[in-house]
Amino acid sequence: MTKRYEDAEWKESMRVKLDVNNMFADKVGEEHGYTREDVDALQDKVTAGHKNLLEAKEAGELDWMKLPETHKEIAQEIKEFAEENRDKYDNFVVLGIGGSALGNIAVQTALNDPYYNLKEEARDGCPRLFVPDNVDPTRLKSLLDELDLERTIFNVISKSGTTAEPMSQFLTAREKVAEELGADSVSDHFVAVTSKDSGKLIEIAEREGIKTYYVPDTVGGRFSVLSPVGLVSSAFVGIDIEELLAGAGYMADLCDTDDLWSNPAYLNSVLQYLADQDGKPMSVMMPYAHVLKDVADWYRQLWAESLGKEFDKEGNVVNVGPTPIKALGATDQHSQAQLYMEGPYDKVVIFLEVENFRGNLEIGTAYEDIDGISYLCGHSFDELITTEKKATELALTKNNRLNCTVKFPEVNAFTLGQFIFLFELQTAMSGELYNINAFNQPGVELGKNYAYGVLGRDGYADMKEEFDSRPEKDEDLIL
Ligand SMILES: O=P(O)(O)OC[C@H]1O[C@H](O)[C@H](O)[C@@H](O)[C@@H]1O
Repeated sequence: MTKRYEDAEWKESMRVKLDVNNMFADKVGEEHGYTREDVDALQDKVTAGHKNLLEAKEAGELDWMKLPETHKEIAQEIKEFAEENRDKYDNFVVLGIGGSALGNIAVQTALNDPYYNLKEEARDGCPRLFVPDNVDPTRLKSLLDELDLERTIFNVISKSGTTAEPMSQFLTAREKVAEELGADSVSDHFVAVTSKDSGKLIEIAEREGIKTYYVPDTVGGRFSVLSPVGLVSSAFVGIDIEELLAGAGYMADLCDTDDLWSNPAYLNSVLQYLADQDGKPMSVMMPYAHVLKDVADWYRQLWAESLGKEFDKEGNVVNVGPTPIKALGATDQHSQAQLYMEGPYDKVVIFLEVENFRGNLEIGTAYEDIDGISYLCGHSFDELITTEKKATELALTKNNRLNCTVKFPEVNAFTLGQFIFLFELQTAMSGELYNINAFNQPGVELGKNYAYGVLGRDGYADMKEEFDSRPEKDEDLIL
């Protein structure tokens, strides 16, 4: 059977597009906007960065770039596994954090019914999805108390196989399953996703006989949503993961050029970089579609961990990195817009706009005689939210505030796949422009190591010592 994403015309009609008009001086004024010459001036850097990325890709150092190709077959296998096993479970629980949870949440909320867990019809035989993500005891206990373990499968995801949060969640879920259903049942209630060669999760999965999928070594957590990290849970909840990969592959092809005027990932990278260099380090992603709210959360990790760095590639201290911020239209018009309109000129707003919403709704009709209310009648909610987006866009532009828009013809697996790849590639190019390593996160280690020391992990005694001898807090400063 041919798939819709094999049809060239359909694909073109579903192309996600970037509109950067309002980043330019003719739209937002000379003081804050850029000229085409400003952008051209970075072409050489982009060309060099493109070459670096391609070389690293060829050398197997950036396997996330290859996922749309390398994971076609794996996706098919995962899909079959999900289809064969799905009806054994009412609940699918992801045990992961950071890159091992944010993408799973984003894909689910973007593509499935907003009240999926509550609506049997929307689930169409698929299990409910829970991603507790955090280790807050109140939240986790409440979830575990709710689940019928007999009808639950836990997907423990940790690329490193050592992260405290998913591993502690796993230990607890495993203990409960073993106690309630018997130790022999563990392999029926868990599926693991981890790296083949590192950490302890692989050892545990092998010991327990847990079905395991692998994250390629050079696919970092925040770049892993298109690997089994994101694909397994998505397949279980009925998402077309092959279409998701096809969308990513389509964007990869569109971005297969170093000419920054034809490559949306590189053009946006350059413009965001110019803005940051220019005293606008706040990067606000503002979807005008509630279903894309968690996509903005996924973007926060991608942008923050990739670009917030102390050292450049030569080891010089640079302390760079824009600050990604998540906002939501129209909700945050009533919360953040005042600041974006009149506060410091330190932000770029990246709007996400949707042309066709899944399911639309007419605004109710009544009170035709009451001014100030009756204008709403006869319109629909997609008109309302999109008009509000366009109105906010114009208002910001008039106030000389930099903004751009990523347009989704509709939100589906194909367009979401495109979006994911677009921003991953944009991030990688930004790493080149800042001349930093966008693929590590050394800064998160120190806090983790103190926690390991305090919790008594072998090899971290010195961290405990350092923690215990931390400076006393002044009592008078605690009030
Ligand atoms: O998948 P894991 O290895 O458990 O990692 C989960 C998360 O943990 C970390 O602290 C990293 O900063 C993140 O980049 C990563 O996504």
